[in-house]
Amino acid sequence: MTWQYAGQRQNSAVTGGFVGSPTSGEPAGDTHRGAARPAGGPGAPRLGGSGDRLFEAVPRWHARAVARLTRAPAAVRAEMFFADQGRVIAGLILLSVTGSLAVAGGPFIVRSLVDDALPTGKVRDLLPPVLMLCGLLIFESTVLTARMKLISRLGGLLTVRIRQAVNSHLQRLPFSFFPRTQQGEVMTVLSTDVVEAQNSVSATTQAVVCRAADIVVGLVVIFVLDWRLSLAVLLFAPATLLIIRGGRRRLMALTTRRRELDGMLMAQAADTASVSGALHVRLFDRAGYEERRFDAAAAEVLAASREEARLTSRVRFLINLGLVATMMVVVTLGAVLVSSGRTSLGTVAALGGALLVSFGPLSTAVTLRSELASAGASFTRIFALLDTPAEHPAPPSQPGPARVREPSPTVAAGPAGGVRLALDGGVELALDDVWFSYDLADPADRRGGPAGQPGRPGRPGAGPGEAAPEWSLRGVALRVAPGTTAAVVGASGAGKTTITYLAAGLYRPQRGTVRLGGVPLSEITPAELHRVVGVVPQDPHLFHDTIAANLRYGRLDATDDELRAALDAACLGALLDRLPAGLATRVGARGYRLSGGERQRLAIARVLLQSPEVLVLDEATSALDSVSEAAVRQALDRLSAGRTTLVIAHRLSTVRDADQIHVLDHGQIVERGTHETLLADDGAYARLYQPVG
Ligand SMILES: Nc1ncnc2c1ncn2[C@@H]1O[C@H](COP(=O)(O)OP(=O)(O)OP(=O)(O)O)[C@@H](O)[C@H]1O
Repeated sequence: MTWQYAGQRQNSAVTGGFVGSPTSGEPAGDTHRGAARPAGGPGAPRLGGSGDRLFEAVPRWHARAVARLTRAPAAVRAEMFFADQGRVIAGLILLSVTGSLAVAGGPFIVRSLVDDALPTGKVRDLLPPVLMLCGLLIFESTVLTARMKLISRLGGLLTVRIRQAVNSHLQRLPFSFFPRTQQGEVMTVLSTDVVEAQNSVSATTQAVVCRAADIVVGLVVIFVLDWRLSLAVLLFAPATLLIIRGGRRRLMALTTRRRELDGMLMAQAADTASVSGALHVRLFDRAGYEERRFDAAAAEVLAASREEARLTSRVRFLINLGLVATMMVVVTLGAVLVSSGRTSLGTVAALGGALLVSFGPLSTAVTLRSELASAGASFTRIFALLDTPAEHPAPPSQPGPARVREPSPTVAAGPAGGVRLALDGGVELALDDVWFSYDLADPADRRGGPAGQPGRPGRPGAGPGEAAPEWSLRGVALRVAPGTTAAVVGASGAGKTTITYLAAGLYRPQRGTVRLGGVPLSEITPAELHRVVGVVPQDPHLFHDTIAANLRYGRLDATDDELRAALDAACLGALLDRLPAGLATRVGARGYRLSGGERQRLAIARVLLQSPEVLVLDEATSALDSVSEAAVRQALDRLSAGRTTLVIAHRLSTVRDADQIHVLDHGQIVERGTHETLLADDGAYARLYQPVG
């Protein structure tokens, strides 16, 4: 039932991504055809048979119309969200045109009422036109109700589908996307942009169809009623269109600006409303500062929306003025024609009615245009996010010189074509001459410099005219033999956490290889990686859910007894007994209802449940008091027995027993050995150890 976007492979070459590299908005080749298709999505009816070909074509035409009206070429790709809604869209267009045609009957009924029924004064004569008018009104409101029903059905469906596609893509984006993206920006795409985009597809375009049908039908009716009077109308029509055109461009710019400011305001609010944001606002007593910052941004939004409202009302006023002038001319000319017997009073009255009904809503046309323009910007942002290259599952096999691997008895083909690691005999973790730069890990930057061009390994050092990248790891080579423990120590900023990111496959090195059991991580699927590698990060995250749900992140099918056993092993058994709801206790946003040590132990319990062959522990016990640290260490020791373990630690006391200790300095390993040999060498390790020893 999930809508997934499958266009990024084609698009990655065309567009740069979401943040700092807005997409060109151009449809990338056949992307919209290769993109998501309803997989039994909400409300997806079955299409089949030759008669349905028309309904299959309707969404395509509709998407093209939306792209043209919104002036966002990317909007044409929105077809993938409503490709199965041909009947609904055709119904909407039919209802729009039917509504306009029904209105056309009104002026003729009015003419017959004024010219034929009223002069007799007999109820018998009055009744038919009055009943017809009533019938027409009822029919019109029925058509309108049906239209609204279809619009809200289609709108609801589109909102869900676009959100599903965005969310599904977010889950597949590389981790590097998140540190450089403001959370609020993503939220704006999921909220405002999605609503605007769906509205343009479901409602606004229909409104434009309605207006166009109203005008065409209105002009025909006026011409049929009296061609001389219709000439007077046509005389004023171009002036009205000029006013609409004149106001449109300026209004579109204003609307886009106001929406941008609004998005920034929301992003700011999201930042301070996050748990850690709110905590720091209070810790630094910056409530007043945040209020002022918000007020200043809100004032900008207000100024922009006032200017927008001013221009809208000015344009509407001018359009209404044009309409009033047209009416005055029609009435005056009509009076002359009536007095000279060349037309009837009923014709003039009918003409006035036709003008009001068909051209009256013209004043909203200018607002429709600016709504469509901002929907265009929303489409561009949605597709920029969807075009941000996602992490592909490991390719089954890539022939070529880049893939150098000795035949290994420890691997087999995995279920999805990726490599499946054999676990018996243990798994070795190895970093071979690994160079890594965060600057080059950003796909937006990657396009600029050859060092990070996709498919080509980067090289340390910059070419002529390129800014030298900041290398966080420089030629790191380390090997953690199966079943042994290696520790990495070093000063703050040396690159220790970066090693854990690479070992967990969150980032790829620009040069060199990270291997598990001799297999490069690039050939291992995320599922296989999760099966084999467990990570306790520096700042473990807990989801706003129950303790049980947070634990089952480690293993979805774990039983309650297994959860309790894991909690016991991580010294959280006592906490569990204390909590009235036990495993069902909600831990609060980011786990803020637990102490730092409890959060840490819960994260350890989660990895205990995962029971991976390779463990990566980044300061895993740093937040624990000495009593629980000893207990957790015991649990971890039991867990790491026979498993490959990489420990990142500042507390040198925690790495004494490691089989091998690597000392990292400015991204380079400068020493390695056991605790004793390193101390005896009296080098960097001894200097690190001294202050705490
Ligand atoms: N997302 C990022 N973007 C750019 N640079 C980063 C990013 N994360 C870390 N760095 C930089 O990479 C270098 C290594 O950082 P890392 O977090 O690996 O150090 P560390 O040894 O774990 O430090 P600490 O012990 O203080 O946590 C630092 O210079 C840091 O500023």
